[in-house]
Amino acid sequence: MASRTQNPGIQTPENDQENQQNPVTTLATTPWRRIERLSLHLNPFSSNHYDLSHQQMKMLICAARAKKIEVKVVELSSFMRGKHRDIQEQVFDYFKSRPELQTPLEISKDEHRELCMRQLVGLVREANIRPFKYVVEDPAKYFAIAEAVGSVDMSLAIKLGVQYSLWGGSVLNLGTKKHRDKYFDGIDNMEYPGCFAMTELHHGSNVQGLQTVATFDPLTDEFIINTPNDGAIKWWIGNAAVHGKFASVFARLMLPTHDTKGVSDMGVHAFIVPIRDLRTHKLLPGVEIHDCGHKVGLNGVDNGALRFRSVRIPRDNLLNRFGDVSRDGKYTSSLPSISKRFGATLGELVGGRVVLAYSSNGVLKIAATIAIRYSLLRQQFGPPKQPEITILDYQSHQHKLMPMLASTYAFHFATLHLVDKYCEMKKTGDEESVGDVHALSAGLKAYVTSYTAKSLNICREACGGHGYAAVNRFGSLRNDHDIFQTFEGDNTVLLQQVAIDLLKQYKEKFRGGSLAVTWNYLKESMNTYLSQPNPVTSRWEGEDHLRDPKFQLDAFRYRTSRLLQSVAARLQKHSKTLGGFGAWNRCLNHLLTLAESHIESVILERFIEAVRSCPDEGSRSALKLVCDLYALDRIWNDIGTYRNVDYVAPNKAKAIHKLTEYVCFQVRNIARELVDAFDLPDYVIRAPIGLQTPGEAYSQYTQHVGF
Ligand SMILES: Cc1cc2nc3c(=O)[nH]c(=O)nc-3n(C[C@H](O)[C@H](O)[C@H](O)COP(=O)(O)OP(=O)(O)OC[C@H]3O[C@@H](n4cnc5c(N)ncnc54)[C@H](O)[C@@H]3O)c2cc1C
Repeated sequence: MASRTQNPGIQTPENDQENQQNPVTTLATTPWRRIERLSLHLNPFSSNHYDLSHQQMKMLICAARAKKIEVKVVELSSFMRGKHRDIQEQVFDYFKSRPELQTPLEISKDEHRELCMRQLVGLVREANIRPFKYVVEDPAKYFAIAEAVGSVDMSLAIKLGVQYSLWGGSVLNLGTKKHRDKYFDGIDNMEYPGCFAMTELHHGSNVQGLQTVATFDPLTDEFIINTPNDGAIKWWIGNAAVHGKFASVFARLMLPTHDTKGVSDMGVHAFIVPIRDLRTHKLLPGVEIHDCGHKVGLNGVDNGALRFRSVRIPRDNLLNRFGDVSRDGKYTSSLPSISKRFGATLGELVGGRVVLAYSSNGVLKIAATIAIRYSLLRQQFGPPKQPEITILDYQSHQHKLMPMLASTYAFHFATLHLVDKYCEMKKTGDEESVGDVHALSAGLKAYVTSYTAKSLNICREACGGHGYAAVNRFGSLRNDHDIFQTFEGDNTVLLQQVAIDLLKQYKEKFRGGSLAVTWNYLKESMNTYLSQPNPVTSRWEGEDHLRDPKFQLDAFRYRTSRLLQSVAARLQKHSKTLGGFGAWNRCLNHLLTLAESHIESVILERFIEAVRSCPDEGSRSALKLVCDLYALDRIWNDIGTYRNVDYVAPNKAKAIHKLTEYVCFQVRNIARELVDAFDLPDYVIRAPIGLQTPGEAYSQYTQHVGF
């Protein structure tokens, strides 16, 4: 309790004279003896815990002193800036200039929905930021807008995604010229707010199980849309409850036949169905819509449930890029089978995953910034008769937040890479890159959104009681982001797609086929990594070796290769008795670990490449340190796997642990600069405890409650 009264409140290590004595922050100027003494208290790299020789210990700490990285925030942040930071600034500036469009902390569901609509219409019509144009011309710019509006209100980002990625994207990508000509302008300028109606009450992930039907009526040249039973009610459909005028409805296309069955099922297709009158906004005949109600988060989005009763639409409303019906009821398609058409249809929707992976990391940047800035400001306890220390100087706190900061950096480069690959794929349409982007977007969406969801809880907890105040944002970030793990493909289901892809590559390898670009390493790894671990290198424990990108990447790839090889063998064994489906289920956890391991490798590879290409020396050193933390932390988390196969000998495992904690400690020393380099202005961060000017944090917070 005493510490509470001693706490100077708004003082920070930077501006508090007393705290200039803080042992950790003054490492560079403190005499060696003192460092040694204090390091036992605070430094994870304490010789009490680890049996490094005194000389080694001294060298490392001296190195840390000598290498105290001077991070120039401007240089680092200009390297980090995506190509389209300018448009993000336009978004930020627009909302800064329109404070009445800021979402208040307390707002009813209905008001939130209306505000969200006003935000979107304002952005498009007043700020003249036209997301749909960029969906077509420069998807990377569209993704940048989506990330930026997410920091204003995540409901707005999702409403924007429903309008432009889902409803607009289905018209563009599944339709043909006639659809683009007719709907483009209305979608672009928000005169045609629309929905993407795929999910049904009984089927979400299993899209092939959808039951809504669209039966062709040759007499009137129309399709008749029907919900055959309650299980087929379209559920969770964004923009449906209040604002939508149209929906792209996924339904089984039924063609009349002359046999006893009467109809032939051509598989799932998408159809444009008007749902509300363009002028009066009244529901159209045969369309019944109910509100899905209050949600855990994202209450600015009006999700609804739709039932169709013999709703007639012109034949032209079939989005006919992959399959068409002629006036006389004949079906034509350039693709030979229902499953190929289904694959092509869903393949066109990967943009939604790209945007979620990218925006999820945007959320993580905001949360990590708030938590780290606050942890640098907050002081609790300290050595006897000495000033209190900042909570980020506790080893446990570093352990919670520094690997997370490293992951945020790692995801930044990986998701930018995904955006580039997506844009390239859109340009070339090349088959290899389509497969590549499909697996990469599934894997990164699943991995990044799951990681962010867990981290949001950690950030809240790391800020103690003040993290629980709604004004400090963790509650809304956590609630709004949580569903990122589920929509646009449930994460567990998506990781299985990555595993399927890897197994396909593995099979091809043994048939001598070629491997896709991103997964190229498996080609080598099959030969290099699956031989017995080298008993000499498995004992190497020097810092240079452990920080060598080659060692780190090899370790990641080795793990993936082993998981791949072993799960392939297990699948083969079990399928003899359990069949394909049963064998898959028997090995499911193994398969998910494989997919995650693979994605971690891809992320590391991108991070190493980013370090290599960073032109500014100080920024490069900082990034290298952060990259080392990402790599070593992941290796340490899975050390059991490496030990089990003697890839890492006991002495090396110990050295990895020590170095991980030490690097964590070093990253702590540049944590402020690292979060500042995300370049998120205070009016974007908004949480009083996470503001850039630490002196203002407590005062803004006290003002907020009325002092
Ligand atoms: C807020 C919100 C907005 C949405 N917006 C839209 C929209 O605009 N349009 C639209 O069409 N849909 C929308 N959806 C629906 C969303 O896309 C689905 O919820 C999602 O695809 C998951 O499907 P599901 O809910 O049926 O989950 P399920 O598939 O039933 O999954 C339930 C659980 O089972 C597990 N599971 C399922 N299959 C497997 C498997 N093969 N192996 C292992 N585990 C499995 C999952 O991991 C999950 O934990 C929205 C949903 C929400 C909540």
